[in-house]
Amino acid sequence: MSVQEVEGGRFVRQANRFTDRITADGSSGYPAEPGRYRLFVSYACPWAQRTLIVRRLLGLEDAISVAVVDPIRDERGWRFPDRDPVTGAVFLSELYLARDPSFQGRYTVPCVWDTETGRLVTNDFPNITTTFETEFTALHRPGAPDLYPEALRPRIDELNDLVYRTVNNGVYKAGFATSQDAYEEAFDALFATLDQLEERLSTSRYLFGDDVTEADVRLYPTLARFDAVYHGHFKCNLRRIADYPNLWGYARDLYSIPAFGETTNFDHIKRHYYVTQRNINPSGVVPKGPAIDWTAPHDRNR
Ligand SMILES: N[C@@H](CCC(=O)N[C@@H](CS)C(=O)NCC(=O)O)C(=O)O
Repeated sequence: MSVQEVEGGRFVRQANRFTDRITADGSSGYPAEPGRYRLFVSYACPWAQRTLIVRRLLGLEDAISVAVVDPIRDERGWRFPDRDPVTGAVFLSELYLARDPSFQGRYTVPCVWDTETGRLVTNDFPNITTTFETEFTALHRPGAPDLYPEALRPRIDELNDLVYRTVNNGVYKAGFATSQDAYEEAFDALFATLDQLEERLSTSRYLFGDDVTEADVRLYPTLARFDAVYHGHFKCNLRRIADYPNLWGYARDLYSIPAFGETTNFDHIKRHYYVTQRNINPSGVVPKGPAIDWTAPHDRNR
């Protein structure tokens, strides 16, 4: 986290720098072809987990390869536990600087690399999942869900916007605030939205009825990290997710789906936030708890 990202005590996320698009018809210069693209992720990163969930739900594992970075990051940015066998990179920065030697921003995950041209295509995280959903349809597994149904898109986009501002990014705004006002503003907005979602999930299994959509994919990674990290480390401690009957049941319901559960790595999540973010946790000590049972039965399929 660089200092420039806190303005007047408020956390401001950097704009995504590379925004080329992969398209089904190849009109963008990046056709959606099997085996061509490599997705770079951290299991710790909520924005990256979205892309892993969607890749798995849609059965794109063979079409799009994945490289996972080490959860601990220093001032050189993300690095691979071993040299990435496809690109030969040791640090993620090498991919960014290959694309633009003058790049001065943060080297972020998730990002997508084109093995054909040897170029970084995009680090524009909101568009990576929707690209998998809408441009890779020819490569989806038979019977893959429609995570972004055309008729629901305006409503999904509207909810995603609120969830992004107040929940997904809201926890960061609370955690990285360096003024009391900025922290409390983010805190209040976060819990107001969680209360609203708790109510919504009292009558609906998922955010848009009985089928998982892009809205659930975006909310889940924040819920998965909440009690283990955001509640303490980011001071989002009015309530835990485990204190909300519907949100907690919903989170466990999603966790029981392999695309969600098997992409949730609590070890990487905890070590990344507590060890890497020394501005908030100078000792780097990682808490042992909390004891929460993600596999406890839920009654969401009632
Ligand atoms: N691309 C977005 C979101 C992705 C993002 O923030 N990823 C984090 C991990 S959760 C990251 O890679 N940070 C690298 C760094 O701060 O050096 C951004 O630039 O803010």
